[in-house]
Amino acid sequence: MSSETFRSGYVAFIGRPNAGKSTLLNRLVGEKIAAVSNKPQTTRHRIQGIVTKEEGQIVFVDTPGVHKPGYLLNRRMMSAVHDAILSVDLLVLMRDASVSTGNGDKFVLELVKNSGKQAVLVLNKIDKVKDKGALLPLIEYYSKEFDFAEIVPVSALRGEAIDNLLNQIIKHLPTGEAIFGEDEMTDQPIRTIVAEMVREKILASTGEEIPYVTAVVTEMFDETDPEMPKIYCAIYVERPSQKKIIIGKGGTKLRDIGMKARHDIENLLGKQVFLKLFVKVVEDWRNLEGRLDEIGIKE
Ligand SMILES: Nc1nc2c(ncn2[C@@H]2O[C@H](COP(=O)(O)OP(=O)(O)OP(=O)(O)O)[C@@H](O)[C@H]2O)c(=O)[nH]1
Repeated sequence: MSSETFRSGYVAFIGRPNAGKSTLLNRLVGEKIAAVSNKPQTTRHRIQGIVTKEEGQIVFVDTPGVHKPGYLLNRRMMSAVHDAILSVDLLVLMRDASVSTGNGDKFVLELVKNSGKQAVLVLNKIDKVKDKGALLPLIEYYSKEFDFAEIVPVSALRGEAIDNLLNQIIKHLPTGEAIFGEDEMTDQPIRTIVAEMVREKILASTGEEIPYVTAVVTEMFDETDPEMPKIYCAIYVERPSQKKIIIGKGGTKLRDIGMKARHDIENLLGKQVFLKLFVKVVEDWRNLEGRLDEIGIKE
């Protein structure tokens, strides 16, 4: 494809928690870089995934779930959503098509309407919708509310219609040269990606009470031995009782989390790593500015 027709730009996902943004990003980029879990509010970093095709390059900015501000942490997450919206060329509104429209969906729709940006509507989880005819009223509703550039039903989980979605997105980006090199998939520091992977394993193996009180920081990434980097991650919790939950009986849970995270990290880096996890109790870390800065959650 000639350079005059190559398109490139920034694209942000917005949607309610649990819509499947991280799952779709992982699908599109083809590597596990965003934390995925079945518990809402797992995405705390604006992780970028980069897809380069013959027709163009898309730089994805993943945003945290849109929700009502509460803790300082949540307020920062909301401002991250607004920043992401202002800095992109195209929005992708992700909607879980298997559930009925609620106030949260209307709130997200308002964000799109007020953004002044063009947007693609993605109706996700169509594998859960037995009667595909049931999608029609949803499509009608959204079309009436906003002039979406495209409406694309997908199943992020099964990887259905993903390539079509990439093409539909590229079509609406400005013409221009690639923003990143072809081999790059993310501009997030490797430390952040590693921490996200550890966090994902914690969420997958602990109960409801843990996700919101946990943060992971990569404290050291030692490449003295380039064949086998040594990685030290701190897991923040708020109370000793939460530390006990994460460590598990005889340390079994933490070992399991470490083994699974190490597996993913080794896959990503293509080499063996030494991974050490520590659990630290820091009371009320979610409201401490210094801790939020250290963890990388920016204003
Ligand atoms: N059945 C089905 N489940 C899906 C699909 N896409 C995502 N899920 C599930 O929905 C849950 C939430 O997915 P995530 O990708 O973590 O959602 P998110 O929108 O990034 O959530 P936040 O990080 O909270 O904003 C997970 O359990 C996924 O496996 C899909 O196409 N079909």
